[in-house]
Amino acid sequence: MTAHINSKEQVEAILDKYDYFLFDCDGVLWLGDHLLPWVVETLDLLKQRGKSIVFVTNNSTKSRNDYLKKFAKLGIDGIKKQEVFGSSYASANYIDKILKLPKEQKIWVLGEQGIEQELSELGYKTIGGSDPAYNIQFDENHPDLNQLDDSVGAVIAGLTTNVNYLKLSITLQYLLKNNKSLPFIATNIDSTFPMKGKLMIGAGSIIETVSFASGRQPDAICGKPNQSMMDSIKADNPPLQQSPARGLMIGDRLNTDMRFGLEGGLDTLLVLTGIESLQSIEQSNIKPTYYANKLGDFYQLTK
Ligand SMILES: O=C(O)[C@H](O)[C@H](O)COP(=O)(O)O
Ligand SMILES: [Mg+2]
Repeated sequence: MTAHINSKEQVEAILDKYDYFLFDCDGVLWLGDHLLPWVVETLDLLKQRGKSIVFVTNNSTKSRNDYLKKFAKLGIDGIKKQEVFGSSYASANYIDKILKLPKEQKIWVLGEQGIEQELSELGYKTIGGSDPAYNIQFDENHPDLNQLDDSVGAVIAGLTTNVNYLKLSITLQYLLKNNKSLPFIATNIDSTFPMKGKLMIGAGSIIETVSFASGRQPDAICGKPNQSMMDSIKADNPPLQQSPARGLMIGDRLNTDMRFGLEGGLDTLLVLTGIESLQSIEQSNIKPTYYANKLGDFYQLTK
């Protein structure tokens, strides 16, 4: 049964029980660039109590460095790069360490600068992505459609708010190339993206377009609930590795955040400021340990 966090005693009990607090970002800390109420105060409270804080986001539009800037801009201070895990970072690591793609090979990106920056940090060259040369009206004679770059060795796809028919069509050509043999990496497959008061198209819905057209499913989906980021977090935090029950995963989506926490052996807290509602909890076979109306309740209930 999922317990509703609505008392000071419950918050204090949670603060005693857990040492590691893993936070999803979109729908928990903020909606777009709109910081949710009492988030800064809640994070400060955890730091005052000596808790370890880690951020785990499926949003691949930003790199870890970009997130450090966003945290600072929103008044969330003192966050270190190694405390931020994003699906763009997880995907770049997959290409480098699991796929072992040679660095001479380029990567076609359907996505934004977060993916490009993380791949570039590992020494890869990318094409597509945020290159403004592709933000144009569709033309069936576009050179990239008719002469694919033979040095492209993989396709990566993630969230982009700058999707167009040309980018989708070039992505499709790479996915069909050489009898559909190029590796197809998805950063995450969230169906929707929470903004203030409405749901927007998520990475998964964009990726589904080229998936359906090519008849291919991604060879790897690197974001939550994939445990690769959890494994990295545990490797950086041995006590959490030894006792995952000392960790609490806080998110707004059942099939990514709550599954990610559950499968990592952590307890879970769902907040209702993003994707899910009380009804979706009741209808789901994924049952969080707790739920709260918003993250900021943690701070408000201790006052
Ligand atoms: O569409 C997406 O990619 C996701 O909705 C979004 O990026 C989720 O980010 P998170 O909630 O994991 O921070
Ligand atoms: Mg979220």
